[in-house]
Amino acid sequence: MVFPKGATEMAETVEERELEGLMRTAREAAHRAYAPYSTFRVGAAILTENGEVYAGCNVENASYGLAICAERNAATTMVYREGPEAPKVRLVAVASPDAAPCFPCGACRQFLREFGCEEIAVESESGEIRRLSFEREILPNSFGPEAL
Ligand SMILES: O=c1ccn([C@H]2C[C@H](O)[C@@H](CO)O2)c(=O)[nH]1
Ligand SMILES: [Zn+2]
Repeated sequence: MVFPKGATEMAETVEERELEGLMRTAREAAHRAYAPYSTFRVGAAILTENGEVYAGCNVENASYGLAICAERNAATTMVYREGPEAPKVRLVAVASPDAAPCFPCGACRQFLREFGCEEIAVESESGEIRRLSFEREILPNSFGPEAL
């Protein structure tokens, strides 16, 4: 994915109401988390450029390092459902009842970069939704498939 200057501004804006719905899906996903070790529950909801939504929660393991984050879980579900020609990721909403705001970890940022993610939305403690440009605020100067 090439990120020309101002690409985020040029992209069609996801309306507030759609974003609220996506965040609700992320919140619901967080309540399905399997997180007995950290007790830190996270949910993520991906909105694709085609308007499809894929959600995921974090899944931990007795071998602690094998935990998978909600964001990557949602992304692998997207690929499974869509096939190898997975669509571009328009926006990913991330929610946690255990911490706010919950920003995606570095591994998830790179994982979502693969699918051209344009925006991340997180919730503040007061429930206000904050939108972040992926290119400018989440993973600037990133490495991607075009480099290979
Ligand atoms: O954005 C985040 C941050 C953390 N976690 C998970 C990983 C682990 O299961 C738990 C504590 O780090 O939260 C996510 O799923 N997404
Ligand atoms: Zn992560």
